[in-house]
Amino acid sequence: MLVLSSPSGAGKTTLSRQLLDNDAEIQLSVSCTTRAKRPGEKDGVDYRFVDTATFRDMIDRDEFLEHARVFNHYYGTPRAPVEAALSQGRDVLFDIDWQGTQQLSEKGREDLVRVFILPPSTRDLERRLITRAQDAPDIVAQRMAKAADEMSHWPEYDYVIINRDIATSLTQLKSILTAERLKRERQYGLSDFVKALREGR
Ligand SMILES: Nc1nc2c(ncn2[C@@H]2O[C@H](COP(=O)(O)OP(=O)(O)O)[C@@H](O)[C@H]2O)c(=O)[nH]1
Ligand SMILES: Nc1ncnc2c1ncn2[C@@H]1O[C@H](COP(=O)(O)OP(=O)(O)O)[C@@H](O)[C@H]1O
Repeated sequence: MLVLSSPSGAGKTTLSRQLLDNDAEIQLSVSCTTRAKRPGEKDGVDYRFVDTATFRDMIDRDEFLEHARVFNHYYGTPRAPVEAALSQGRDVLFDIDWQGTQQLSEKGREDLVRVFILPPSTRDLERRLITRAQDAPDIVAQRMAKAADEMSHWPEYDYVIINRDIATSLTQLKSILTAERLKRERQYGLSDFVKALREGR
């Protein structure tokens, strides 16, 4: 379970998309949200866009692995697709905020790897939110106002990437994933493999 969090506009959606294009072993956990769809976003691909009543029903039916209120909207990770992917041995990428990350951490999943993305500067963050050109000025201002709060959560993460250049950040993210996959405890069947080697097979 690879978690990416950042203040809005630091680049986690861009990085997620590039990682998913580059790595066939990892799939995105598509969140549900009550926020409005942005131009270019596709229902079921970027998010599942649902109304508040539907979201509340899903909470009542315990259909979320975690959920939180962010920028006055609900966001949540549907449980079933994540459990299905993990049981097939696939990796899952989560683009969720610090509240969701804390909820996953509290569940004590030892296969959780948390990465925090920082912008190079506050000016860059604002410029990125403006040039993304998908949010009205008041929404950009609201996201900038929350950025300092969001960024205070960096010590709760295992890795931090300062997203200056997107290609460098992608290389760094891929390196994290590669190193985590090579951890002894994540390499299933290693004892049998070494046993066979020691027996000269
Ligand atoms: N806890 C939680 N946070 C989510 C989920 N999906 C998205 N988020 C977070 O909600 C925040 C707002 O996301 P979004 O509206 O797409 O705006 P953006 O970050 O500016 O692209 C971001 O911090 C996301 O990481 C989720 O399922 N659970
Ligand atoms: N390293 C970078 N350098 C310059 N612009 C970037 C970089 N990373 C992302 N961006 C741009 O910044 C904007 C916000 O990125 P996005 O991935 O939507 O952020 P987030 O998902 O964290 O809100 C987008 O227009 C994206 O193309």
